Amino acid sequence: MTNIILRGCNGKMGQVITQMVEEDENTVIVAGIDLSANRMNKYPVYHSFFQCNVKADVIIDFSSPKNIGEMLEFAMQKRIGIVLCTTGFSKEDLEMIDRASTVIPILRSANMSMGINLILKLVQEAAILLSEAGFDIEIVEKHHNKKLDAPSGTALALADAMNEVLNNEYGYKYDRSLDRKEREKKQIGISAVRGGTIVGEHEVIFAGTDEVIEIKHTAYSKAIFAKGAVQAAKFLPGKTAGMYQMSDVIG
Ligand SMILES: NC(=O)c1ccc[n+]([C@@H]2O[C@H](COP(=O)([O-])OP(=O)(O)OC[C@H]3O[C@@H](n4cnc5c(N)ncnc54)[C@H](O)[C@@H]3O)[C@@H](O)[C@H]2O)c1
Ligand SMILES: O=C(O)C1=N[C@H](C(=O)O)CCC1
Repeated sequence: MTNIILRGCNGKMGQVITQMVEEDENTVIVAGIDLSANRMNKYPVYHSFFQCNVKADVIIDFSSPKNIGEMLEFAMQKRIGIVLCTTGFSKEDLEMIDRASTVIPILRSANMSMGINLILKLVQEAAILLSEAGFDIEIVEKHHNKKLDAPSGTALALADAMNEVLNNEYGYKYDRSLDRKEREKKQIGISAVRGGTIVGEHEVIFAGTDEVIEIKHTAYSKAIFAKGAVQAAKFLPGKTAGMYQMSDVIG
């Protein structure tokens, strides 16, 4: 049995995870952490980790970057791993997360779906071949109107994955409205659309002369993210300290 503390338990993803874990006989949520108290849960919910002294095997986090230090401290003290699904971290937050990963196992993934984790590899192969052939790379992501961060963590992860195989020579361009010049060659454009209840769409566009190749992922429900997070929560306990990725879980 995997005992989980769920941070962000009263949010949209927190509630999908809560239901999924209830239907899974090998996992249980032993406590929730949330700044808001807008839900009735079957497990105890604390405002912060400072109030929580519940024994667990792993933390799943779908909340916000706020007070990230508090969760890292708790996990290091208890020597338990974190499945970090929150997006929108600052450079300083990411450095703090890296430092904590020298003490505990941390699996950070901006997108827990199997599809996106497959696409991360496909776009790397495409980027190598198509950049050599002179294609420009653009990413368009679309999400619901409640999303706080932009561009999405997934769009940045897709850009980082491609940049990694392009010797990190590409810069990211989020806004062209003030430019009066041609597009730079070694650039990945990233555009964010927000509206309605769109669960999540990511499209990587390779635009060449007279031809365009598009690799697209559409999420039709939040369950695809929850499923990956629960799988990761089962995978992490007992692992040595370090940073892990979804590819370590799903191969
Ligand atoms: N990795 C993935 O696959 C994936 C998928 C979906 C969403 N996300 C990310 O997960 C996060 C949450 O998404 P959501 O749609 O559930 O948002 P949401 O706003 O519906 O829920 C967030 C919940 O976290 C709580 N919260 C915020 N800051 C907190 C803190 N410091 N301590 C405790 N509780 C806190 C809020 O009160 C809220 O209940 C976002 O960063 C989003 O981008 C990641
Ligand atoms: O709904 C969200 O918020 C999502 N956030 C992740 C991101 O920022 O990439 C993954 C998709 C859903």
